[in-house]
Amino acid sequence: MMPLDQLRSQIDTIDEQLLSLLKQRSQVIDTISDIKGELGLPLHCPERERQIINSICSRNPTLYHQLDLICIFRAIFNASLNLQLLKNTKQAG
Ligand SMILES: O=C(O)C(=O)C[C@]1(C(=O)O)C=C[C@@H](O)C=C1
Repeated sequence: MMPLDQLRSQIDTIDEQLLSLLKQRSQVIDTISDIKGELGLPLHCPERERQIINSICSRNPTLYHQLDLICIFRAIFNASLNLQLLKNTKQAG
């Protein structure tokens, strides 16, 4: 195999792991959504998002630029918020 093919195969394996972790994260978000619905808590929690971003940025073990890492996590938060909004809208309707 060409070195590029080998590296892409490595990326495919890592992407599978990322997908599995995102699956786990989305399942936890789903449960958080139920709890927030029961307790009437706001779905959006900017303070919690800030805590996570601060914790990640203070370490940034990746080679990615800090701003790009923030964008990745912001996209995850948005997806999580959408998931919670969809679920709560369905339950309310
Ligand atoms: O911790 C929460 O309250 C969540 O809803 C989870 C989460 C996240 O994806 O980490 C999602 C949306 C909130 O704005 C903050 C954090």
